[in-house]
Amino acid sequence: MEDNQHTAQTEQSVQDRIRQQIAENPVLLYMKGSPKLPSCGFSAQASQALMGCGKPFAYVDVLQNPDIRAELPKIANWPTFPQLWVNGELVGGCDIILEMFQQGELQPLVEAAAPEQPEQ
Ligand SMILES: N[C@@H](CCC(=O)N[C@@H](CS)C(=O)NCC(=O)O)C(=O)O
Ligand code: FES
Repeated sequence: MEDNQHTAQTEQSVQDRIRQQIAENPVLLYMKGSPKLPSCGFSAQASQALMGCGKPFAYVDVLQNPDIRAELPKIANWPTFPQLWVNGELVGGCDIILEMFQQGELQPLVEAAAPEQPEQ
C-alpha cells in the first residue's frame, strides 16, 4: 500500500519534470545518447537532421534517465525514441524527422521555434 503510494508519487514527479522540460525548451529531442555520441542509429539520424538545421536545440538522454524513458511514452502517447518536441508539441520520431528534413520542412519549423541567441 505504502509502496504503491510512493510509486504513484514518483511517477507524478517524473511526469511533472518532463512537462517542465517540454514547456521550457522550444526545440527538445528525447534520444538515446547525445547528439555527439548517439547510442542508437535512430537517435543518430534524428539528431543529425536536427543539427543540419543549424539552430541550437536541447536534448535529454533517456538512457541516462530511465524514469523519463518509462514515463514519457505515457505522456506523449508515443512508444519509442527519439521524440522531437517543438513548442510544446510532439512532432514525431526518427521517420517523421527525416521525412520532414528531406522535404525541407524541418528547418523552418526549428527556425521559427528556437529563440535567437542572446546578444553578447
Ligand atoms: N520508427 C521509429 C524508430 C524508433 C524506435 O523503434 N525506437 C525503439 C528502439 S531505439 C525504442 O525507442 N523502443 C523503446 C525503448 O527503447 O524505450 C521512429 O520513427 O522513431
Ligand atoms: S537502441 Fe536498439 S534500436 Fe535503438
